Amino acid sequence: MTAVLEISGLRKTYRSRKGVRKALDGFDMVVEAGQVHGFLGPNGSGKTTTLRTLLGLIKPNDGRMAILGREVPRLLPEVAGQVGAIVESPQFFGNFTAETTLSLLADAGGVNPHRVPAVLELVGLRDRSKERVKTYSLGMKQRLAVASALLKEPKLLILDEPANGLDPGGIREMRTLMRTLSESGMTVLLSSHILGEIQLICDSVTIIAAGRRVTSGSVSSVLATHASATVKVRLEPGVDLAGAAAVLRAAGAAVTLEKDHFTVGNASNPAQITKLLAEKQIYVAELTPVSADLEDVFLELTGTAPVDGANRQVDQVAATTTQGGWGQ
Ligand SMILES: Nc1ncnc2c1ncn2[C@@H]1O[C@H](COP(=O)(O)OP(=O)(O)OP(=O)(O)O)[C@@H](O)[C@H]1O
Repeated sequence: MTAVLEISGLRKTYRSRKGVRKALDGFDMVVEAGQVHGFLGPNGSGKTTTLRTLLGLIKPNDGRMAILGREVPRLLPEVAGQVGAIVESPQFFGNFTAETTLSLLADAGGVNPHRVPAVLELVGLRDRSKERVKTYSLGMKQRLAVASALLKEPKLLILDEPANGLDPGGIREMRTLMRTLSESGMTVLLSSHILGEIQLICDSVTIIAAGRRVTSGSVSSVLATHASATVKVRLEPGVDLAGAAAVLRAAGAAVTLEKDHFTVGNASNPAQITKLLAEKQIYVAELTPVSADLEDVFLELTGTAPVDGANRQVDQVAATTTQGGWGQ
Protein backbone atom coordinates (compact mmCIF):
# COMPACT_ATOMS: atom_id res chain seq x y z
CA MET A 1 0.00 0.00 0.00
CA THR A 2 1.10 3.57 -0.64
CA ALA A 3 0.97 6.26 1.97
CA VAL A 4 -1.20 9.21 1.02
CA LEU A 5 -0.26 11.02 4.18
CA GLU A 6 2.89 10.75 6.29
CA ILE A 7 3.71 12.74 9.40
CA SER A 8 6.77 12.19 11.54
CA GLY A 9 8.10 13.91 14.63
CA LEU A 10 5.64 16.80 14.36
CA ARG A 11 6.04 19.40 17.11
CA LYS A 12 4.02 22.50 17.78
CA THR A 13 4.32 24.72 20.80
CA TYR A 14 1.92 27.54 21.53
CA ARG A 15 3.26 30.45 23.54
CA SER A 16 0.97 32.78 25.35
CA ARG A 17 1.14 35.10 28.35
CA LYS A 18 0.16 32.10 30.50
CA GLY A 19 3.22 30.13 29.36
CA VAL A 20 4.22 27.50 26.84
CA ARG A 21 1.92 24.65 25.78
CA LYS A 22 3.16 21.65 23.79
CA ALA A 23 0.19 20.87 21.53
CA LEU A 24 2.17 18.33 19.45
CA ASP A 25 5.11 16.53 20.98
CA GLY A 26 6.75 14.47 18.22
CA PHE A 27 3.55 13.18 16.63
CA ASP A 28 3.63 10.49 13.89
CA MET A 29 0.86 9.31 11.55
CA VAL A 30 0.63 7.31 8.31
CA VAL A 31 -2.54 7.03 6.22
CA GLU A 32 -2.55 4.46 3.41
CA ALA A 33 -4.31 4.97 0.08
CA GLY A 34 -7.99 4.08 -0.15
CA GLN A 35 -8.52 3.88 3.60
CA VAL A 36 -11.05 5.59 5.79
CA HIS A 37 -8.71 6.52 8.63
CA GLY A 38 -9.96 7.65 12.03
CA PHE A 39 -7.94 10.24 13.89
CA LEU A 40 -8.97 9.92 17.52
CA GLY A 41 -8.07 11.68 20.69
CA PRO A 42 -9.59 13.35 23.72
CA ASN A 43 -10.35 17.09 23.79
CA GLY A 44 -7.19 19.14 23.53
CA SER A 45 -4.97 16.22 22.43
CA GLY A 46 -3.78 17.97 19.25
CA LYS A 47 -6.09 16.77 16.44
CA THR A 48 -7.09 20.17 15.10
CA THR A 49 -3.54 21.46 15.45
CA THR A 50 -2.32 18.51 13.35
CA LEU A 51 -4.92 19.07 10.62
CA ARG A 52 -4.34 22.83 10.52
CA THR A 53 -0.59 22.28 10.34
CA LEU A 54 -1.01 19.82 7.47
CA LEU A 55 -3.05 22.35 5.53
CA GLY A 56 -0.44 25.07 5.99
CA LEU A 57 -2.64 27.12 8.34
CA ILE A 58 -0.21 26.79 11.27
CA LYS A 59 3.59 26.62 11.18
CA PRO A 60 5.08 23.65 13.08
CA ASN A 61 8.21 23.95 15.22
CA ASP A 62 9.65 20.71 13.89
CA GLY A 63 8.83 17.49 12.03
CA ARG A 64 8.19 16.20 8.52
CA MET A 65 4.88 15.96 6.64
CA ALA A 66 4.10 14.65 3.17
CA ILE A 67 0.82 14.50 1.26
CA LEU A 68 0.69 12.24 -1.81
CA GLY A 69 4.47 11.94 -1.62
CA ARG A 70 5.06 15.71 -1.66
CA GLU A 71 6.65 17.39 1.31
CA VAL A 72 4.36 19.94 2.87
CA PRO A 73 4.05 22.84 3.54
CA ARG A 74 6.92 23.51 1.03
CA LEU A 75 5.21 21.71 -1.88
CA LEU A 76 1.61 22.23 -0.73
CA PRO A 77 0.72 24.23 -3.88
CA GLU A 78 1.53 21.08 -5.95
CA VAL A 79 -0.97 18.91 -4.05
CA ALA A 80 -3.52 21.43 -2.76
CA GLY A 81 -5.78 20.72 -5.74
CA GLN A 82 -5.97 17.05 -4.71
CA VAL A 83 -6.88 17.66 -1.08
CA GLY A 84 -10.39 18.51 0.08
CA ALA A 85 -10.72 19.60 3.70
CA ILE A 86 -13.29 20.80 6.18
CA VAL A 87 -11.45 21.78 9.30
CA GLU A 88 -13.80 24.45 10.56
CA SER A 89 -17.56 24.20 10.01
CA PRO A 90 -18.20 26.24 6.87
CA GLN A 91 -20.93 28.86 7.13
CA PHE A 92 -23.39 28.76 4.27
CA PHE A 93 -25.77 31.54 3.27
CA GLY A 94 -29.18 30.29 4.41
CA ASN A 95 -31.15 31.92 1.62
CA PHE A 96 -29.21 30.16 -1.14
CA THR A 97 -30.07 26.67 -2.29
CA ALA A 98 -27.43 23.91 -2.15
CA GLU A 99 -27.23 24.04 -5.93
CA THR A 100 -26.57 27.80 -5.99
CA THR A 101 -24.07 27.52 -3.15
CA LEU A 102 -22.07 24.82 -4.90
CA SER A 103 -22.30 26.55 -8.31
CA LEU A 104 -20.84 29.74 -6.80
CA LEU A 105 -18.07 27.76 -5.10
CA ALA A 106 -17.32 25.86 -8.32
CA ASP A 107 -17.15 29.11 -10.24
CA ALA A 108 -14.86 30.74 -7.66
CA GLY A 109 -12.59 27.68 -7.61
CA GLY A 110 -12.41 27.27 -11.39
CA VAL A 111 -14.17 23.89 -11.17
CA ASN A 112 -16.21 22.51 -14.09
CA PRO A 113 -19.92 23.26 -13.30
CA HIS A 114 -20.76 19.64 -14.23
CA ARG A 115 -19.27 18.64 -10.89
CA VAL A 116 -22.19 20.30 -9.04
CA PRO A 117 -24.90 17.71 -9.86
CA ALA A 118 -22.32 14.94 -9.49
CA VAL A 119 -21.39 15.89 -5.91
CA LEU A 120 -25.04 16.55 -4.97
CA GLU A 121 -25.81 13.01 -6.11
CA LEU A 122 -22.82 11.61 -4.23
CA VAL A 123 -23.76 13.17 -0.88
CA GLY A 124 -27.45 12.32 -1.30
CA LEU A 125 -28.73 15.90 -1.61
CA ARG A 126 -29.90 15.74 -5.23
CA ASP A 127 -33.61 15.76 -4.43
CA ARG A 128 -33.33 18.65 -1.97
CA SER A 129 -30.78 20.70 -3.92
CA LYS A 130 -33.27 23.36 -4.97
CA GLU A 131 -34.35 24.10 -1.40
CA ARG A 132 -32.85 26.86 0.69
CA VAL A 133 -30.02 25.82 3.00
CA LYS A 134 -31.74 27.35 6.05
CA THR A 135 -34.41 24.64 5.76
CA TYR A 136 -31.76 21.87 6.04
CA SER A 137 -31.11 19.68 9.06
CA LEU A 138 -27.63 19.71 10.60
CA GLY A 139 -26.89 16.42 8.84
CA MET A 140 -27.84 17.91 5.48
CA LYS A 141 -25.63 20.94 6.14
CA GLN A 142 -22.75 18.58 6.96
CA ARG A 143 -23.33 16.79 3.67
CA LEU A 144 -23.33 20.10 1.84
CA ALA A 145 -19.99 20.87 3.50
CA VAL A 146 -18.65 17.51 2.31
CA ALA A 147 -20.05 18.23 -1.18
CA SER A 148 -18.17 21.55 -1.27
CA ALA A 149 -14.93 19.74 -0.40
CA LEU A 150 -15.60 17.14 -3.13
CA LEU A 151 -16.04 19.67 -5.94
CA LYS A 152 -12.43 19.47 -7.06
CA GLU A 153 -12.38 15.63 -7.01
CA PRO A 154 -9.81 15.30 -4.22
CA LYS A 155 -7.69 12.19 -3.71
CA LEU A 156 -7.53 12.93 0.00
CA LEU A 157 -10.51 14.22 1.97
CA ILE A 158 -9.85 15.58 5.48
CA LEU A 159 -12.84 16.07 7.78
CA ASP A 160 -12.60 17.43 11.32
CA GLU A 161 -15.40 15.97 13.49
CA PRO A 162 -17.86 15.33 10.62
CA ALA A 163 -20.27 13.51 12.94
CA ASN A 164 -20.31 16.24 15.59
CA GLY A 165 -23.81 17.26 16.60
CA LEU A 166 -25.48 14.61 14.41
CA ASP A 167 -28.17 12.33 15.75
CA PRO A 168 -27.76 8.54 15.30
CA GLY A 169 -29.59 8.66 11.95
CA GLY A 170 -27.35 11.47 10.71
CA ILE A 171 -24.26 9.57 11.83
CA ARG A 172 -25.43 6.47 9.96
CA GLU A 173 -25.88 8.51 6.80
CA MET A 174 -22.43 10.04 7.22
CA ARG A 175 -21.03 6.55 7.61
CA THR A 176 -22.63 5.38 4.37
CA LEU A 177 -21.25 8.45 2.61
CA MET A 178 -17.70 7.80 3.88
CA ARG A 179 -17.89 4.21 2.65
CA THR A 180 -19.14 5.32 -0.78
CA LEU A 181 -16.25 7.77 -1.06
CA SER A 182 -13.65 5.22 -0.08
CA GLU A 183 -15.11 2.69 -2.53
CA SER A 184 -14.66 5.31 -5.24
CA GLY A 185 -10.90 5.21 -4.43
CA MET A 186 -10.69 8.29 -2.25
CA THR A 187 -8.69 8.31 0.98
CA VAL A 188 -10.59 9.84 3.90
CA LEU A 189 -9.06 11.11 7.13
CA LEU A 190 -11.63 11.95 9.76
CA SER A 191 -11.10 13.16 13.27
CA SER A 192 -13.67 12.19 15.83
CA HIS A 193 -14.35 11.36 19.42
CA ILE A 194 -17.50 9.32 18.62
CA LEU A 195 -15.78 6.00 18.97
CA GLY A 196 -18.56 3.50 18.44
CA GLU A 197 -19.15 4.97 15.02
CA ILE A 198 -15.47 5.16 14.13
CA GLN A 199 -15.20 1.45 14.75
CA LEU A 200 -17.87 0.89 12.09
CA ILE A 201 -16.77 3.57 9.61
CA CYS A 202 -12.98 3.29 9.61
CA ASP A 203 -10.53 0.75 8.24
CA SER A 204 -7.69 2.05 10.37
CA VAL A 205 -7.07 4.50 13.21
CA THR A 206 -4.44 6.64 14.87
CA ILE A 207 -5.02 7.50 18.52
CA ILE A 208 -3.38 10.65 19.87
CA ALA A 209 -3.03 11.76 23.51
CA ALA A 210 -1.16 14.82 24.75
CA GLY A 211 0.31 15.48 21.31
CA ARG A 212 1.74 11.99 20.79
CA ARG A 213 0.59 8.89 18.93
CA VAL A 214 -0.34 6.23 21.44
CA THR A 215 -1.37 3.57 18.94
CA SER A 216 -2.24 3.08 15.28
CA GLY A 217 -3.17 0.36 12.81
CA SER A 218 -6.21 -1.40 11.41
CA VAL A 219 -9.22 -1.24 13.72
CA SER A 220 -9.08 -5.02 14.17
CA SER A 221 -5.36 -5.06 15.01
CA VAL A 222 -5.71 -2.19 17.50
CA LEU A 223 -8.55 -4.07 19.17
CA ALA A 224 -6.63 -7.34 19.15
CA THR A 225 -3.46 -5.78 20.56
CA HIS A 226 -4.98 -3.70 23.29
CA ALA A 227 -8.24 -5.30 24.17
CA SER A 228 -7.26 -8.83 25.05
CA ALA A 229 -5.51 -8.05 28.32
CA THR A 230 -8.64 -7.82 30.46
CA VAL A 231 -9.95 -11.02 31.97
CA LYS A 232 -12.98 -11.79 34.06
CA VAL A 233 -12.38 -14.07 37.05
CA ARG A 234 -15.09 -15.99 38.86
CA LEU A 235 -14.34 -18.08 41.96
CA GLU A 236 -16.24 -20.96 43.56
CA PRO A 237 -19.38 -19.67 45.36
CA GLY A 238 -18.65 -18.56 48.91
CA VAL A 239 -14.95 -17.87 48.32
CA ASP A 240 -13.75 -14.48 49.60
CA LEU A 241 -13.56 -12.33 46.46
CA ALA A 242 -11.99 -9.35 48.21
CA GLY A 243 -9.29 -11.57 49.71
CA ALA A 244 -8.45 -13.01 46.28
CA ALA A 245 -8.40 -9.51 44.79
CA ALA A 246 -5.98 -8.40 47.52
CA VAL A 247 -3.61 -11.28 46.67
CA LEU A 248 -3.52 -10.21 43.02
CA ARG A 249 -3.25 -6.50 43.79
CA ALA A 250 -0.26 -7.18 46.03
CA ALA A 251 1.39 -8.72 42.95
CA GLY A 252 0.66 -5.61 40.87
CA ALA A 253 -2.58 -6.61 39.13
CA ALA A 254 -5.21 -3.95 38.33
CA VAL A 255 -8.25 -5.60 39.89
CA THR A 256 -11.81 -4.24 39.77
CA LEU A 257 -14.23 -5.92 42.13
CA GLU A 258 -17.78 -6.59 40.94
CA LYS A 259 -20.65 -8.22 42.83
CA ASP A 260 -19.98 -11.85 41.97
CA HIS A 261 -16.65 -11.68 40.10
CA PHE A 262 -13.70 -9.40 39.46
CA THR A 263 -11.79 -8.25 36.39
CA VAL A 264 -8.06 -7.91 35.97
CA GLY A 265 -7.30 -5.10 33.53
CA ASN A 266 -3.63 -5.71 32.80
CA ALA A 267 -3.51 -9.49 32.64
CA SER A 268 -1.18 -10.18 29.75
CA ASN A 269 -0.43 -13.60 31.30
CA PRO A 270 -3.71 -14.93 32.75
CA ALA A 271 -1.99 -18.15 33.94
CA GLN A 272 -0.29 -15.99 36.57
CA ILE A 273 -3.70 -15.30 38.11
CA THR A 274 -4.51 -18.99 38.53
CA LYS A 275 -1.03 -19.69 39.89
CA LEU A 276 -1.01 -16.86 42.46
CA LEU A 277 -4.46 -17.74 43.74
CA ALA A 278 -3.80 -21.48 43.84
CA GLU A 279 -0.74 -20.80 46.00
CA LYS A 280 -3.19 -19.36 48.55
CA GLN A 281 -5.60 -22.32 48.11
CA ILE A 282 -8.04 -20.13 46.18
CA TYR A 283 -9.33 -21.86 43.06
CA VAL A 284 -10.59 -20.16 39.93
CA ALA A 285 -13.95 -21.41 38.61
CA GLU A 286 -13.96 -19.30 35.45
CA LEU A 287 -11.40 -17.14 33.67
CA THR A 288 -12.54 -15.48 30.44
CA PRO A 289 -11.11 -12.73 28.24
CA VAL A 290 -13.31 -9.62 28.15
CA SER A 291 -13.92 -8.46 24.59
CA ALA A 292 -13.44 -4.72 24.46
CA ASP A 293 -14.47 -2.19 21.86
CA LEU A 294 -12.57 0.78 20.53
CA GLU A 295 -13.97 2.94 23.29
CA ASP A 296 -12.35 0.77 25.97
CA VAL A 297 -9.02 0.86 24.14
CA PHE A 298 -9.31 4.61 23.69
CA LEU A 299 -10.06 5.21 27.36
CA GLU A 300 -7.22 2.99 28.45
CA LEU A 301 -4.63 4.43 26.08
CA THR A 302 -5.51 8.08 26.51
CA GLY A 303 -5.97 7.91 30.26
CA THR A 304 -9.43 9.44 29.97
CA ALA A 305 -11.28 6.73 31.85
CA PRO A 306 -13.31 8.19 34.70
CA VAL A 307 -11.51 8.37 38.02
CA ASP A 308 -13.55 7.62 41.14
CA GLY A 309 -14.35 10.79 43.06
CA ALA A 310 -12.33 13.08 40.79
CA ASN A 311 -13.01 15.18 37.75
CA ARG A 312 -10.09 14.66 35.42
CA GLN A 313 -8.63 17.91 34.11
CA VAL A 314 -7.85 18.25 30.40
CA ASP A 315 -4.10 18.47 30.93
CA GLN A 316 -4.03 15.26 32.94
CA VAL A 317 -4.38 13.11 29.84
CA ALA A 318 -1.75 10.39 29.87
CA ALA A 319 1.16 11.02 27.57
CA THR A 320 2.44 7.48 27.57
CA THR A 321 0.96 4.18 26.49
CA THR A 322 -0.06 1.51 28.90
CA GLN A 323 1.24 -1.23 26.65
CA GLY A 324 2.61 -4.34 28.24
CA GLY A 325 0.92 -5.62 31.32
CA TRP A 326 1.19 -7.22 34.66
CA GLY A 327 2.12 -10.85 34.85
CA GLN A 328 4.29 -10.98 31.70
N1 LIG B 1 -4.05 29.19 19.30
C1 LIG B 1 -3.74 28.54 20.41
N2 LIG B 1 -3.05 29.13 21.40
C2 LIG B 1 -2.70 28.46 22.53
N3 LIG B 1 -2.99 27.17 22.76
C3 LIG B 1 -3.68 26.51 21.79
C4 LIG B 1 -4.09 27.16 20.57
N4 LIG B 1 -4.76 26.24 19.80
C5 LIG B 1 -4.77 25.08 20.51
N5 LIG B 1 -4.12 25.25 21.69
C6 LIG B 1 -3.89 24.22 22.72
O1 LIG B 1 -3.21 23.12 22.12
C7 LIG B 1 -3.72 21.88 22.61
C8 LIG B 1 -4.24 21.05 21.44
O2 LIG B 1 -5.41 21.68 20.91
P1 LIG B 1 -6.22 21.11 19.65
O3 LIG B 1 -7.29 22.11 19.33
O4 LIG B 1 -5.27 20.76 18.57
O5 LIG B 1 -6.84 19.78 20.26
P2 LIG B 1 -8.02 18.85 19.69
O6 LIG B 1 -7.52 17.46 19.86
O7 LIG B 1 -8.41 19.29 18.33
O8 LIG B 1 -9.16 19.14 20.73
P3 LIG B 1 -10.77 19.16 20.55
O9 LIG B 1 -11.19 17.74 20.35
O10 LIG B 1 -11.19 19.71 21.89
O11 LIG B 1 -11.04 20.07 19.40
C9 LIG B 1 -4.81 22.25 23.63
O12 LIG B 1 -4.24 22.21 24.91
C10 LIG B 1 -5.20 23.65 23.23
O13 LIG B 1 -5.66 24.39 24.33
